Amino acid sequence: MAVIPVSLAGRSYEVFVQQGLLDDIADHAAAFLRKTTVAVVADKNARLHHGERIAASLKAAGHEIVWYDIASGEQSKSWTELQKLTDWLLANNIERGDHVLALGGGVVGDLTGFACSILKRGCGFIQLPTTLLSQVDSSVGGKTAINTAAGKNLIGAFHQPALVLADTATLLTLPDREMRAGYAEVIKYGILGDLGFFDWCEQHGSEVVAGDKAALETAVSRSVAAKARIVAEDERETTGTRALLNLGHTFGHALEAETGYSDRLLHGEGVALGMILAARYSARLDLISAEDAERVTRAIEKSGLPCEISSLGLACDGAALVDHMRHDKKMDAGTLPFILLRSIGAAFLHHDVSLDDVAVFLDEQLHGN
Ligand SMILES: NC(=O)c1ccc[n+]([C@@H]2O[C@H](COP(=O)([O-])OP(=O)(O)OC[C@H]3O[C@@H](n4cnc5c(N)ncnc54)[C@H](O)[C@@H]3O)[C@@H](O)[C@H]2O)c1
Ligand SMILES: O=C(O)C(=O)C[C@@H](O)[C@H](O)[C@H](O)COP(=O)(O)O
Ligand SMILES: [Zn+2]
Repeated sequence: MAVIPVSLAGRSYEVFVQQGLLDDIADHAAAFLRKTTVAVVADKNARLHHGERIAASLKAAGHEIVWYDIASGEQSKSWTELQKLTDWLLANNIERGDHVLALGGGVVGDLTGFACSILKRGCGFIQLPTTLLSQVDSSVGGKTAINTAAGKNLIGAFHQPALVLADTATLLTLPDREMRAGYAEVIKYGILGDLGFFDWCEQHGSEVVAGDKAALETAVSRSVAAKARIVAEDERETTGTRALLNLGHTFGHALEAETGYSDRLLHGEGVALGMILAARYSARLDLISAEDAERVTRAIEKSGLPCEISSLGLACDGAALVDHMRHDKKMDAGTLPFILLRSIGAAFLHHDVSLDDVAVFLDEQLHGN
């Protein structure tokens, strides 16, 4: 089993990565489950496939479970769902010292984490990520949020989990499209900061997406280790280091907003397209070669992710996408820093990008030039 520490002084915790972890959840989480009753907030599909394993382990250890089901999809990261969930947690007498279990992907993790950050000004929670994306990214680092009409993750808090149990066996039931979407956040770590890992992804990405056990465990462990290093250095995204994890997201979140946070474009698909746009825009500014931008595109395309925004059939122009970007949390006194590439494996924050030029670039991309 890989055990990866996230070192944050009084808020430090560990991420366990192994196939079958949920079968022994009562043992792994014992230190945090101080009451007989355990509250589990669960994505409906994750519960359907993996709820029984959790129930069996907790019941054998003398616990009773109260379940709260969350509907699948991005729409659940909303004020309405947040209010319903916090009301339910209050009705179940969750106290500050309790730990709520969040079973599911990034949607359940982000919503539950945010609810726990404000419940009685903060109670504990444990992440039980069941998608590739949530195992490699969203369950680690303490970003929690809901979406609003103005944009993605605009209301939220930093609230670290007490423990993360990434059972890679849960990924065996994940639909192929969701595996591919999660893979976008895996290859992201290579593109932004680790050429060796990018090379590994070029070689083994197809195995990861196909669910190969060894490839998956390597991909999850190396991704979590990369994220843990960055989060330990810049927990609240104040120095610029953590902002690098946003590679592809300025473009990606704008595409998600334009497609209405719907099934038309999953978060990971938006990130994949966004990373390709960031690489191509870096080449447009002569920061990297056109060949390197093409190499990033081919590596992403190889895993079956979308690569061209012209194929999304968007009715908008580049200026409309830039308008979504004006709500980005990285906006600072009217300017928006962009995460661009100096080379594959070396991302940086560019503070002098013209949004008008980005709009022209996006118009070209939307028309397939
Ligand atoms: N907090 C962070 O640092 C962070 C990082 C990356 C992404 N995110 C957020 O995460 C969200 C996306 O997360 P996601 O990609 O996990 O999507 P998701 O939570 O919507 O889950 C994807 C789909 O998989 C299903 N599912 C979950 N586990 C399953 C399983 N084991 N078997 C079968 N089906 C299963 C769900 O029902 C859903 O339909 C976005 O809202 C994004 O903004 C947050
Ligand atoms: O953990 C981070 O920091 C990230 O940026 C990870 C991203 O993959 C994730 O999608 C995050 O929620 C985006 O952050 P946001 O601050 O742009 O909402
Ligand atoms: Zn993301």
